[in-house]
Amino acid sequence: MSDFSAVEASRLVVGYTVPVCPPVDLRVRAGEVLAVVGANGTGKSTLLRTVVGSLEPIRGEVHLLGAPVDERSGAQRAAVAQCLGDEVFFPALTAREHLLLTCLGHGVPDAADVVDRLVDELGLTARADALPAALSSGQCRRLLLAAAFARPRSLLVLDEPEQRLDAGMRDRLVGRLVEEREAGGAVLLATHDPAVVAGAATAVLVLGEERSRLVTAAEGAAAIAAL
Ligand SMILES: Nc1ncnc2c1ncn2[C@@H]1O[C@H](COP(=O)(O)OP(=O)(O)OP(=O)(O)O)[C@@H](O)[C@H]1O
Repeated sequence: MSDFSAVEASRLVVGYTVPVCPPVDLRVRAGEVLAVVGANGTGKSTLLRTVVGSLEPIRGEVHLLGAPVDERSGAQRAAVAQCLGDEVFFPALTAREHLLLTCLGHGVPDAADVVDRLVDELGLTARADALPAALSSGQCRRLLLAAAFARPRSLLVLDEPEQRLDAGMRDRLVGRLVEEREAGGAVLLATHDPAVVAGAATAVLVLGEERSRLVTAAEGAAAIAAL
């Protein structure tokens, strides 16, 4: 296991020229799932984008696995799997081909078997040979999650992974996140789903307009319900 936290930042200020939320302290270690919760517009997506290096912080610095964040770094791209909602598809590649491409890009052995298992687990078997334009929004979300799970990773960053998933698939997602942390993976996610928080989170960062606070999973689930 690495000596470094997967994610570390202190007094981090994020936003677009002006801050969108109060400064946050972040630490996610191997085996932990940190859920970020808060009302619409409190800055959850902005925070995640800053953590992975897509946005510059207004103040402070993010370290991923012991190194300053740099989305162009090969080491970071090898270690960080993300699903932030801004992904694009190749229009002429099927769902299965997207997953195979992901596996090949990350040197996954036995890619065809890995893809078969994920297609089955994510309930995509009947649509595995469909092009992206012929997938429903929930099936697209399943495909993006499958791509994140298809490749090796030390850190998984997910923005509202429950979006557009049906109840059964949300349950499976929670199970997957628990497996991830039990296997020593680190997860940082934003969510509006109390079941994701209660079922998978090891800690919760509640973003508010005045301050952010770190609470337990049970308190975080209750905080979502009270929004
Ligand atoms: N590209 C942008 N430029 C300027 N302001 C932005 C930009 N993107 C988002 N914002 C603003 O930043 C604030 C935080 O947005 P963000 O998307 O991070 O919130 P969120 O907590 O993820 O919201 P939600 O729960 O609705 O997904 C909002 O007021 C939003 O309008």
